[in-house]
Amino acid sequence: MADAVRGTDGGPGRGRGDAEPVPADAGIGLRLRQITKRFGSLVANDRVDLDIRPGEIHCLLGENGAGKSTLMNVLYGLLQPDEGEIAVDGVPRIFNNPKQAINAGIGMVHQHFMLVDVFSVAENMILGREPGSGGMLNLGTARRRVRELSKRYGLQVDPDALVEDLPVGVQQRVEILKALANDAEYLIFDEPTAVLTPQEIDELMQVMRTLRDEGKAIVFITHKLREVRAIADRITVIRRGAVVGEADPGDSESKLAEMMVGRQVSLLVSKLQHKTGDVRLQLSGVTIASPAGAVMVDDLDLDVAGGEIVCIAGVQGNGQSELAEAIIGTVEVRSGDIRVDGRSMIKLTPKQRIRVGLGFVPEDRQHDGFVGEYSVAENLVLNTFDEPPFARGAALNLTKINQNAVELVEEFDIRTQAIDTPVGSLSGGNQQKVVLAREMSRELSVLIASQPTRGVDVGAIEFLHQRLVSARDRGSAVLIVSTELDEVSALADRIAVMYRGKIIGVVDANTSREVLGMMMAGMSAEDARAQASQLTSETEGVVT
Ligand SMILES: Nc1ncnc2c1ncn2[C@@H]1O[C@H](COP(=O)(O)OP(=O)(O)OP(=O)(O)O)[C@@H](O)[C@H]1O
Repeated sequence: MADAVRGTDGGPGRGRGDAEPVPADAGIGLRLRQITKRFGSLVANDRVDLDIRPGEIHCLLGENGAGKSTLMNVLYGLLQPDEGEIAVDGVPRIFNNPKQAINAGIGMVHQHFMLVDVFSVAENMILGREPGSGGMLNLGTARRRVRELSKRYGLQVDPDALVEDLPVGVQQRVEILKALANDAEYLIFDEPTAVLTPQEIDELMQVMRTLRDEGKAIVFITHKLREVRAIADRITVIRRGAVVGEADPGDSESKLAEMMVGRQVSLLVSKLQHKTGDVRLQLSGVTIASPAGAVMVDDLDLDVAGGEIVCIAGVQGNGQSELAEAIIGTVEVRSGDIRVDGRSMIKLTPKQRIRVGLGFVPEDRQHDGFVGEYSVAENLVLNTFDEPPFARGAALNLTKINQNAVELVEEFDIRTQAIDTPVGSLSGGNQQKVVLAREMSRELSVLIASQPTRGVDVGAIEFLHQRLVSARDRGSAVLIVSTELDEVSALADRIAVMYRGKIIGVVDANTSREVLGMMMAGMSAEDARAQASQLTSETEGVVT
């Protein structure tokens, strides 16, 4: 490890900002010194030093719970540090609230957007602005500003659209526009790509590069090492609240992974061929309509056998989220049937389906995965607290509930102060681990997992993928919905590609990314393979 992570005053990084030694306090941008933030006895940030320079994309890398979001929340004035100092262009600043940070030129695009859903894009631009802050207090000016910034940065948004009607990727654009409209020179992106499609990720990367080239400073938090390598000028690694050094953007993914978690991580899942059993999940003619009547899932058939993992790949918004929710029963099916071990689920409540042996990891953990005010121990038995061994007659068996929590916290490496800590105060990735631990610790007939490793660090992904494979090996039918093609290829025995509410083809796990990509755009497996091999032979032709 010693040579993997250079000390903070170690050798030069590859970043543009590293070309010249930085003169003390002159144009250095943001300077954080000895920032310490405690929550009770937990030290979330431990004497952190960090410099963010104009014209750089600076990645913060660290495992779940390392303290990245806390540090950025301190910088943005959402949290106040217990110790330490922030200076902007050499001027010491204290941010008691985000407004003060915004006035100092700092903008933040959050993991969970801070927009008002029932207002339009332009109205959201005006919110929180005070008279005299750039004259954007009327709707006409706000509309014009949205159009102007949209055009300049290639962030297409309709100023009059209601935020609640916009897809997640567009809502994120609104957050970026809002920061830019506030003249932000320092932009913090906290896991912006976790909720985006691959195409939206490419677009966002381009926007970040443009902003960087204009001289703005970007802080970028992501767990996806491919993205870090593609875009970082500098990388700071944080572990257990403290900066452990800088990494080089030229380093391999496995080296970056090791720096992050402090041990070697296997980025491949070890998965042996496995004999499949009887069909355990059977979807026949499933049709689902949106509240407005649009068909989201269209007469869909799919079987998943015990002992197999089927991954649904597809661009978000093609009906896969609705399908997963319909299986657990939180979305109504218009027609068709869903059977688990031969038994129809259609008339059962979600709770009854869980009793039958369905496990469910929802896509939106904040809304559907846990109750933030409840403790870790309570959330780990959220669906089973009234059954043995956690209930004894009408009474709860607290000893069993606590014992269950202690075991799962250890096994799933959930970083929490205690088992009675509210889940809402855990880091994003650790919240996800709570949901996964709860669902994966039961013996299941069928496990449905939507975006199971969203927001989870590479070390935890290694463990969770292995757990998913062992659920398969114990005979569960596993259905995974994922937009991460690496995850799909690593886990799937079969891949079902979904497009406009239908399964456009079912292919085997070693199907190339290229063919999968074409299928995700609506092409049949046959056509996609033909086109891919034509492209390959054309390329070969060029080479020879
Ligand atoms: N409001 C809070 N109250 C108590 N503890 C908190 C609070 N916010 C964060 N923490 C704790 O501080 C630590 C750092 O959390 P933080 O969210 O900064 O991690 P992170 O590096 O962003 O992780 P992730 O990659 O999972 O998002 C965690 O142990 C978390 O539980």
